[in-house]
Amino acid sequence: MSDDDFAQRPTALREGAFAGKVVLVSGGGSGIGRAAAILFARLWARLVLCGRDAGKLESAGTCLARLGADVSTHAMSIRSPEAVETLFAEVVDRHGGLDLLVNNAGGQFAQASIDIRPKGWNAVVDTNLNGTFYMMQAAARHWRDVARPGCIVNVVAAIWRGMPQVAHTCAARAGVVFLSKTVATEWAPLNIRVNCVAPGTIRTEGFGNYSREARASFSQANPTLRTGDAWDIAQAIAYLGSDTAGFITGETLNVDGGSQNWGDPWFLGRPEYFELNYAEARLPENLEVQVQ
Ligand SMILES: CCCCCCCCC/C=C/C(=O)SCCNC(=O)CCNC(=O)[C@H](O)C(C)(C)COP(=O)(O)OP(=O)(O)OC[C@H]1O[C@@H](n2cnc3c(N)ncnc32)[C@H](O)[C@@H]1OP(=O)(O)O
Ligand SMILES: NC(=O)C1=CN([C@@H]2O[C@H](COP(=O)(O)OP(=O)(O)OC[C@H]3O[C@@H](n4cnc5c(N)ncnc54)[C@H](OP(=O)(O)O)[C@@H]3O)[C@@H](O)[C@H]2O)C=CC1
Repeated sequence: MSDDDFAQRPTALREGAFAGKVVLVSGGGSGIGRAAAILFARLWARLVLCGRDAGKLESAGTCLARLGADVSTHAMSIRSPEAVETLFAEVVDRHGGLDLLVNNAGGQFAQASIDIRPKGWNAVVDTNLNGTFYMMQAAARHWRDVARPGCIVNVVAAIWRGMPQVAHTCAARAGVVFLSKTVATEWAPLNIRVNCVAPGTIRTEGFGNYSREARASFSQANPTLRTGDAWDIAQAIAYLGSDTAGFITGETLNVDGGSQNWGDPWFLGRPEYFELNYAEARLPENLEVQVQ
């Protein structure tokens, strides 16, 4: 899918649904974050994008400006609490405040958990769990201090059956889901809603980090036998972030083609141990049945 596709794809959300609102999308320079930013621009939001790569952000910013959005871009890493603090100061300065935070930035590398080194484990947990928390806390403090309602949508993953070969990200995302449930209650008196969207396998630039074999397993990792696309996730983010979802908090919305129920994704390819061969399988004596 391209920017032009996302600029035209039908959406269930009402035009103007985010008029006058400021929406911050982390990782908004590519993939799901970029598609979400395009959708928010179409719904008349003002946009703030952050990510590490200034070039990606600039390209996304140009696209959003073409759609008529007021947009600012901020190159930073969510892993730095100081950089997060600076980002929020810049947002308040530039846009006067914030209404919705979309924590989409994240990623991982595929490796057997038995081989993951401390530095790699820490890099993934620092990005996906700690960085997400720094952003959530900074947003909540902002809303508390200015006595305005707020809303957070965290992009996690469909982790419900575990995620072999990316244990670090599975652990981090599980942390975010339960962090979200916790602060949804703690921050309710501040009029802040907190929800998650859990994507299954979604075709994005991020797929380029995985082998052909892994990508083939992603496309058959749910009962629909296909991958989703960034627009599927963008719409779920916008729904949970909109006033329409005002009675939803502490929830996780799976957008996964049913992968929580069935599917067999492998980030490094399927180990031989899991190759099933029903034709040659030997059944215990008492399970042998005569088929007429
Ligand atoms: C059931 C249904 C399911 C449904 C759910 C299924 C999900 C389906 C598919 C999911 C797809 C996506 O998420 S798509 C989105 C994916 N996008 C990405 O993942 C982007 C790439 N990832 C990142 O940039 C990540 O943020 C991250 C890996 C943490 C990079 O952080 P850093 O920049 O700090 O990393 P580096 O400095 O490069 O590396 C830090 C250390 O990490 C380790 N490390 C890094 N890359 C490594 C690698 N390829 N192999 C081994 N180790 C590595 C090393 O120890 C490094 O230290 P040294 O040894 O000293 O170098
Ligand atoms: N595609 C899929 O199948 C799935 C994706 N997800 C998750 O959805 C989110 C979006 O992924 P997707 O769009 O597919 O892939 P992308 O790789 O395109 O998006 C990840 C984004 O996160 C940003 N990012 C990564 N680390 C940092 C950091 N430390 N500070 C700030 N920004 C950072 C990247 O920007 P930059 O490089 O500029 O820093 C990039 O824009 C990720 O959290 C991903 O793990 C979850 C389940 C499935």
